[in-house]
Amino acid sequence: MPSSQGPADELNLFSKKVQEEQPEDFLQFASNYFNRRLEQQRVFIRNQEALALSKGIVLFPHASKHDSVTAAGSLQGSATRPSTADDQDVLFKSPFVDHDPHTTHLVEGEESEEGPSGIFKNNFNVGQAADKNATKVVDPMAPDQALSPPPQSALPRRSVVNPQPLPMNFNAERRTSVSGETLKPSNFDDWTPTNYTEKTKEQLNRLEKAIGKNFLFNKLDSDSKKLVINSLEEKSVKQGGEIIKQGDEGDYFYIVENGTVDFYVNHHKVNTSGPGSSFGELALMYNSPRAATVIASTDCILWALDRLTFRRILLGGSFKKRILYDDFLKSMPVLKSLSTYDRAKLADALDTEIYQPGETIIREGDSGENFYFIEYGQAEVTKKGQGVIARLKKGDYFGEVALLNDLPRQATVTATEKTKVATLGKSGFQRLLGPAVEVLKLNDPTRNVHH
Ligand SMILES: Nc1ncnc2c1ncn2[C@@H]1O[C@@H]2COP(=O)(O)O[C@H]2[C@H]1O
Repeated sequence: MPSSQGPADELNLFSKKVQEEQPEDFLQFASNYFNRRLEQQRVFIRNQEALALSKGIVLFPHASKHDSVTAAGSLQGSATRPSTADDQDVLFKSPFVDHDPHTTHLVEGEESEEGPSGIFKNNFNVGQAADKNATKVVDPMAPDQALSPPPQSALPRRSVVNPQPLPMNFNAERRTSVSGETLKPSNFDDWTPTNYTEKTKEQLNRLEKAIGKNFLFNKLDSDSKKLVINSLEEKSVKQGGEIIKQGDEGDYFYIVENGTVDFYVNHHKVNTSGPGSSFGELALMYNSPRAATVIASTDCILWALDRLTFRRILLGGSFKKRILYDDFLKSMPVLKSLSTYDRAKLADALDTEIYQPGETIIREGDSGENFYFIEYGQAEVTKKGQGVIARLKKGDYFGEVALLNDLPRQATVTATEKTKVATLGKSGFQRLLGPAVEVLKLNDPTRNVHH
């Protein structure tokens, strides 16, 4: 079906659908139907834009890659709430994007490829999804699919803040969702698992052995765990087989049950990993090209998880810290030299601590165990006999001197207001900061004293 037709064609199609479906709740049905059509049309336009861009044609020359805007929700998503730092996706600004920072960020960009947002899909919650009967795949983008309204109980609970009738041209000229580099997982409410197949007992046993203790699964509740496990697809790869090619688009996330894989960045081997490890998450998280080529260095048995299930479940669960810390780490000058991969690994290793005003975070003379980034708040650095020697604020770091030089703490750091810090343990500091350590060394305020 073409993405957009004249009003008469649209109405004809709609009448046909109404006759076929005989909906009980006509208005809900109509609302769902036209929102779906709208979504299809916007996706079509977006794809045209992408196609044009891939051919070097800029359809919207005024657009700027660096504009930070909030993705628009669909009609139902227009309830207002204040925008938060989390809303600040960097998006390619186009005339189809709503630039109102107060518009609810209902969905992330990828959904326009996979299906429309909000209430217009059949809604499965995790428990339902685990039920075989609930796994019928409904492609909400296909207008030929049954368009029955979701049960009331399945509707997302959104409060109506604007009871005024909406103008007929509300939302005109804007997409219902937009594409962007985003780390936000979406609501469970508007998602249907696509690759769900109950695993056999034998497969479950193997999976339990191979990945049961993997960090990916430790953080999931039992419903999500079940959903992920039953969405995994088993893949055998022969030694030498290419599993991922650097630069390709991301489709699957992989877990290694058996065998080892090698990672190559620009043809240089950078890593090897074995049973229980996982890879292929970066492209799915950031909607970016594959960052490395992955080759089976022995025969391998892998489990592959599709992009959407990965995003909906693992991104918000197992990879939550990456989402939490991504913007923050990106904004830190001292970490500028880290790659996306390095930053992701660093985020995995961070923990959070909160200090009240007056509380000591580290004390002069103690042994140094952690390195700290200030997420918010303020602290002062004092040294015996010298008083306050520095004040620290959001984005600053401390605690590196002891770790760099293997010395006791050289000063005391005390929160002067409520302060949240991200902490990195000693081993993580040495292992994960990579090239940033050189910058830390150059910035070491006691450099001349020790060297
Ligand atoms: N040094 C590395 N740089 C980038 N990716 C790596 C590296 N080592 C392992 N990988 C993994 O290789 C994967 C290639 O696909 P992705 O970019 O989706 O995700 C990547 C990581 O999971």
